[in-house]
Amino acid sequence: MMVFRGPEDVPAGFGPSVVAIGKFDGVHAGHRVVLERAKVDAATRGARVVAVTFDRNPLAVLRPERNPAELVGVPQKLRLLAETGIDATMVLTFDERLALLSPRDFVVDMLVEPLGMCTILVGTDFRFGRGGAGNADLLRELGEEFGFRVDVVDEVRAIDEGRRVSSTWVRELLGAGDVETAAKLLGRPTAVWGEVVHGLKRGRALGFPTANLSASLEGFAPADGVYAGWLIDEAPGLRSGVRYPAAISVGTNPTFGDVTRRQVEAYVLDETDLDLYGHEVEVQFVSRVRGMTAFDGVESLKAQMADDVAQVRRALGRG
Ligand SMILES: Cc1cc2nc3c(=O)[nH]c(=O)nc-3n(C[C@H](O)[C@H](O)[C@H](O)COP(=O)(O)O)c2cc1C
Ligand SMILES: Nc1ncnc2c1ncn2[C@@H]1O[C@H](COP(=O)(O)OP(=O)(O)O)[C@@H](O)[C@H]1O
Repeated sequence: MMVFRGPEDVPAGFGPSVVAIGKFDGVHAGHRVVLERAKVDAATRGARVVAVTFDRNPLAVLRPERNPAELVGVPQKLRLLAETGIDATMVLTFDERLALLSPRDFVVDMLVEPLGMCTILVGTDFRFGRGGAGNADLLRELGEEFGFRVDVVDEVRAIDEGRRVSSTWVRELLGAGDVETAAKLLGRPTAVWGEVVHGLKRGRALGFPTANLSASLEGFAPADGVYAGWLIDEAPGLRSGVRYPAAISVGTNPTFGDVTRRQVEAYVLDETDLDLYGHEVEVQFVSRVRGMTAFDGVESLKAQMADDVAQVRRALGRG
């Protein structure tokens, strides 16, 4: 997949292209439906499929106090978009200048001219241009003038749940520890990504060494607690990631009271001599085992961890 950091990166004569535009936070099932539809449209027109997105949530600039924590950062968003098989993504820098473009200038300067846009797909609630003045109706008017089609995609609802799939809903589920329903809405495993850093060197003594993810991890960690899942080692040089079954802890290690920030750490089952320090890893959450507890001593924590590991084995079908 090609990545453009702005319209100036797009090679001359790039179009025609079918454009899907939005925040794509999480690249969830709703986004995936839009991108699949773009692919079908592009195939019938001999066009390329381009996702147009932003380097941050526009709220970060417009109303920072209401800006939600993101489900994925730009690097994972690009990777997840690439996995859908689209041709290119343009990541626009959402700064004051972009926010002040009129809807017409935005469409012409960012989409029509660089990308040779022949179709644009948007959700029913899509707003663009200064003050959010642009909507689907205005896009249709501009479409007549500049010769592109506008395809407004209906709400994608989750089967059984009857609610529109959204990154807000995914955040709510993760906040409640429901990583299973979140994965259904995401159309992929719930995950965070980061580098393995040094912790307090206690894990090994407890009998459960854990790979601790750096505080600058990417993604949205679910509620504090213990989870069954996978650790995927993506160290450079490994052609594809190595996937290990893992018992995952999210929280501040309240038994010890010495960690103030929330930490994601993973114990790889049945391994004692891995060296993961400095590796980039993905931690996938499959199901929740229990909440985080402040134990009154190390022995009770160790006994509970042994029980957690047995439950994780069963949850991953390795019991
Ligand atoms: C399966 C599992 C369950 C855990 N449960 C708890 C818990 O209930 N309470 C707690 O304080 N810490 C819990 N932890 C975190 C441990 O306290 C932590 O891994 C240990 O202190 C090692 O820290 P270190 O990696 O910084 O050396 C758990 C860790 C794992 C892997
Ligand atoms: N089964 C395992 N699961 C996770 N990490 C392991 C495992 N075996 C060895 N390791 C390595 O040991 C380190 C964890 O040891 P630990 O005593 O918990 O130290 P730290 O406090 O630095 O995390 C991990 O970062 C990893 O490099």
